[in-house]
Amino acid sequence: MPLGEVVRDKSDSRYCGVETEFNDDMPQLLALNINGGFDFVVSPLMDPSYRPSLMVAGNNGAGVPPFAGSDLVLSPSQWSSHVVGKISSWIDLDSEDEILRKDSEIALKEEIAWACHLSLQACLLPTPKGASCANYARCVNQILQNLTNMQLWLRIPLEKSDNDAMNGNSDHLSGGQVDSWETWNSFRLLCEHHSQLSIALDVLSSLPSSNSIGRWFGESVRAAIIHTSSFLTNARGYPCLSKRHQKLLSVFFNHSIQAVVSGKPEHSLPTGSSELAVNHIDGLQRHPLRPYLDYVAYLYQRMDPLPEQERFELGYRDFLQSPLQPLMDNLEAQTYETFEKDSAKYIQYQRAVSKALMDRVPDEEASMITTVLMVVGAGRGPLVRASLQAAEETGRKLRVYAVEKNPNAIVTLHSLVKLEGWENMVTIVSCDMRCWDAPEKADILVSELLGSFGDNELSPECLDGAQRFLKPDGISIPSSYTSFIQPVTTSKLYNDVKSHKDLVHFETAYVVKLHRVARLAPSQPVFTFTHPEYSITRSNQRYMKLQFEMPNDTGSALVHGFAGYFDATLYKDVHLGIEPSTATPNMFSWFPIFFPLRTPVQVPPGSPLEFHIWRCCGSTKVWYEWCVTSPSSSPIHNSNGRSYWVGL
Ligand SMILES: C[S@@+](CC[C@H](N)C(=O)[O-])C[C@H]1O[C@@H](n2cnc3c(N)ncnc32)[C@H](O)[C@@H]1O
Repeated sequence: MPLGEVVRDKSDSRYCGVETEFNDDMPQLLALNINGGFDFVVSPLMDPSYRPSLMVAGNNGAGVPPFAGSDLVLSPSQWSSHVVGKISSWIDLDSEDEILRKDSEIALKEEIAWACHLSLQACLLPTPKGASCANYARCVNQILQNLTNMQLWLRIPLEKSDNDAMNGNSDHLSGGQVDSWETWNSFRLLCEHHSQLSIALDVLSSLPSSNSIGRWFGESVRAAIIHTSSFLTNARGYPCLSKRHQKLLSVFFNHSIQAVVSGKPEHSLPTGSSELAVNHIDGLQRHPLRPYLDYVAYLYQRMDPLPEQERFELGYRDFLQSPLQPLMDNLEAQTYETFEKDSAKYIQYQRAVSKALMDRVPDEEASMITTVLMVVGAGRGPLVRASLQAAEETGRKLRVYAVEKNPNAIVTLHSLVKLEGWENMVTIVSCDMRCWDAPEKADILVSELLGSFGDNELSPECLDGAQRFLKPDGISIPSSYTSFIQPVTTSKLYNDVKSHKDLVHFETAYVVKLHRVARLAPSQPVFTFTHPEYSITRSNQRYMKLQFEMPNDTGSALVHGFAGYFDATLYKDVHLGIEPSTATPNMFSWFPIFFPLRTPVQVPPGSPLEFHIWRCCGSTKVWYEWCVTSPSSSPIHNSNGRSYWVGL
């Protein structure tokens, strides 16, 4: 029974599982737990007393491993929808004891093979027992090579000792201190980031610092196993979670992570409570963990419904897209339509134009002076409309030129002007702004040629061409824009890029609605462009070296790449942007940009991350090159724009 019908995504986090002991009567085990309200069980498939070596000795090699019933005891859909296989927890593939090690290897392979035979969606792998997990990872890696659909969830306790956080030094980990992320990282590196290897986090009663927990949001966490011992008791005697646990669970839900309740009931409900009364009336045995499930469901249901914009963007979450090339290509009607729905963007432009008009023309001259405003890159006309509305709002007279190089958009512009009766005010110019011979000079030049990284759709080059027809004291809207960048953990995007199995995709920047990411340090400004720009040494080439410091209590983290944003000053205090700390509310025209790294870089605590990025300009294209030089050096990505460039 799903946790609730909150208006959210139809994600896996609606389902809640329960961890069980081994039971050789699988149908009974399933019935008890499903009737008890859980959606699936995480159950051992094999009798825990089984050891392959004993079996061989005892049965002359002819024995059958003691699985929980035959595959026929449940229907195929019951197996696949309601059972996650729990691999025997005695398994220790890095044990000093050779017999145990060999037994472990045989049992692991048998259990996974059986789980595959049953078409289970996932198996829970036991937590690595010691600091070294090379042989465990080797065996899992072998299995992963031939695994078709099943996910392997490596069980990792969510723990990191605080002293280490204070010291900010990974060397202290050797002194008996723990950071379970290190275990996970070592395991997944050994398995080469395999996309079917993911994590089930054991949520314990005490939680590490928020920064340290934040790392997991960029990792492939599939399940959160919440122990009954992590629950507190509320005033009425019922289980509840601390505020920090509650917050954590809502982030898990938001990341499609499934909850699994584990452990023995630790709360004896008050006698006479309605729960017990219900049990009595039904004559049914209520599931002993039901109060825990009810509490998890309560947390799920109490989450706010997703705002309309986020619901619209659901399908784009962590989905890599190639950035637009509006200069080299002609945008399609659909793309213009999406832009035009973004009223937040046009409201900001209208405010900026209004302010510029009022600064340009004093009130007393408003009826005498006609301001010349040119929209360069007018598309299908929304900035023309916003400018005319600004003129009306401020009582200023306006003559507008709408310059657009896309002949298809020009068709729509003509019909718009006719439809709105703007013929006396608006002149349409079908031309590339870089070579238009304007009949007069403009007071105000309005453009929106911005990409997710500000300058990546070649606004600087286009506006350099257009400023010829701006009066010397004329205003450009935007007057400037700055790109921003920050390091991120995002194993999903890294694996998606990697799946192309080529260099080109690792040297391409993508537009992507970031969701399952850990933002490891605050973003920093990268390149700024100002318009108009009359300096004789003007160049649109740029280079920036940045140092990022992760908070000390984060622990180590893996950087899969860099998330980029922009912020534009349209005019004076009117800005527009997507940099997370200052983003324009409710604006959806731009998703962030993502610059991947060919090999993810591990950053130890206290160690700065040094990043370099270049904006390079050639006669026919503009491109970025980027690299990391500390704590270790990456190759320089996209040398000479060999993989990714923007056409001039
Ligand atoms: C991002 S769109 C914005 C369109 C419109 N202003 C809006 O807000 O919906 C940029 C527009 O600029 C046009 N454009 C890009 N470079 C141009 C150039 N050099 N000369 C004229 N138009 C250009 C593109 O064809 C496209 O229509």
